[in-house]
Amino acid sequence: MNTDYDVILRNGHIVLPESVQKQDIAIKDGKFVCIADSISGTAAQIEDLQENYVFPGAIDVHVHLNEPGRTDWEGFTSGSKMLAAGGMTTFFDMPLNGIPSTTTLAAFRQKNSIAKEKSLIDYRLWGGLVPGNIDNLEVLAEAGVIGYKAFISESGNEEFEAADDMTLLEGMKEIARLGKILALHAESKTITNFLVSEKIALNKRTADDYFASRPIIAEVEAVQRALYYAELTGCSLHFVHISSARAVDKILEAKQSGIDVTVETCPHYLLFSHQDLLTKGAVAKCAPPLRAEQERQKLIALLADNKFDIVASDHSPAPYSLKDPTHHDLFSAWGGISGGQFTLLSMLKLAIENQIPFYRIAKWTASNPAQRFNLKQKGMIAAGFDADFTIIDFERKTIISNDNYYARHKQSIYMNYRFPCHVVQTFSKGKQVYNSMTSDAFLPLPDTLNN
Ligand SMILES: NC(=O)N[C@H]1NC(=O)NC1=O
Ligand SMILES: [Zn+2]
Ligand SMILES: [Zn+2]
Repeated sequence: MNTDYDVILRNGHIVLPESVQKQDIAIKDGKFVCIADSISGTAAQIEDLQENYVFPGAIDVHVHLNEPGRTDWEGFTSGSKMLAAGGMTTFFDMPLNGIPSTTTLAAFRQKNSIAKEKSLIDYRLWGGLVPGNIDNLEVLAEAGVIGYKAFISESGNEEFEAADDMTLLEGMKEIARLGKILALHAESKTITNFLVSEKIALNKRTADDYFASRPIIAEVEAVQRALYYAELTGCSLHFVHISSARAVDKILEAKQSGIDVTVETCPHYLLFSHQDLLTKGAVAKCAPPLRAEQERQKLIALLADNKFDIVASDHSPAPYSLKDPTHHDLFSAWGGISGGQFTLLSMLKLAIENQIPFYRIAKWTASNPAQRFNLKQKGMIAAGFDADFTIIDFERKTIISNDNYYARHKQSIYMNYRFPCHVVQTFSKGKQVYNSMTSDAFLPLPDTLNN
């Protein structure tokens, strides 16, 4: 059939870069081609959105899908479905938790071929910066890594070694030369190892002990040191999962002085606190740890004040045995929050509770990630951009259960959590990849999706 467009969406509230407008959207060949008050013309599919909201597909810059090597923990099939069900249309996979780590060209190629075959949505891969692999950074850039990730503390994963100061300095110099971005897990290895070994020596392994072993000061020290190194080397930085107001202050100060730096936080630092580790156990263990309630309130205030650049999930799942809630040794449990499906829903809950405009949520989840990492066709509902979007119904709530959480392992801090809205459909490059109304919610994609 010869039509003007592939899809026309009518009667939706469209989340545009600076406002929300009641407009129609037309899509052709996987791109938005027209956003206007009223679009006439023919289309193969015309949908009445019935006052639902259309958000740009979220770009999750921070997920661990663990394939190859630990596919039983997650994997590209289950992980990308879970993300699509939450309104994500692109994700960046971290270089660790799979085996091998993405620190060599061979590992990049291996993971990329698996992801290309299996992912339901678009993706990019992070490379790793670890001691001894600086000579690999250039070929990884040529192969297409989105940037590099390094740990300043131990990673919790023996296949991915923390970067010592010399590795950081040499790596930053090289990454600056390559014009790329270094993402940092910023906690001081010296401070955390010192405090952890004190606890372990006394066999103190409770939730409070774990919390005390990774204080805010460990984050602030690592952030400050990395900012000095960035000043010295000219390297662009992205701080992942920042969990304290003091660390944000340091980053904002550096930004004002001209350092090229961005700051990410995760929904779990905004929705949960140390109290959840005390009551729910290992499902609430992450690093940095969930903070005290008053710190959570400070982070929400910073968010409302538009101080974060990006919100990402840090989805880091593990099998049940490593997150067993009856197991009281919080040091040996896996550190990582399973919740990659809930970044956009979490932000919408926070938006409603704190009077944050929806277009700003779209900045933190879509347009800022796209701009920071140079995805030129993505992150906005605008003519010429990839038709990546998700439809949200604010008349319908979502209660998280085994049936509507699509991660491979269901145990999660979000189990039974209530969100004030519902993801109805997700489209990636103009094709529906998720529809909560159909029994088989995920739809097959053309082979071209990740080309
Ligand atoms: N290895 C890994 O996934 N680590 C992540 N988990 C977490 O809680 N913080 C992290 O950096
Ligand atoms: Zn981390
Ligand atoms: Zn992570």
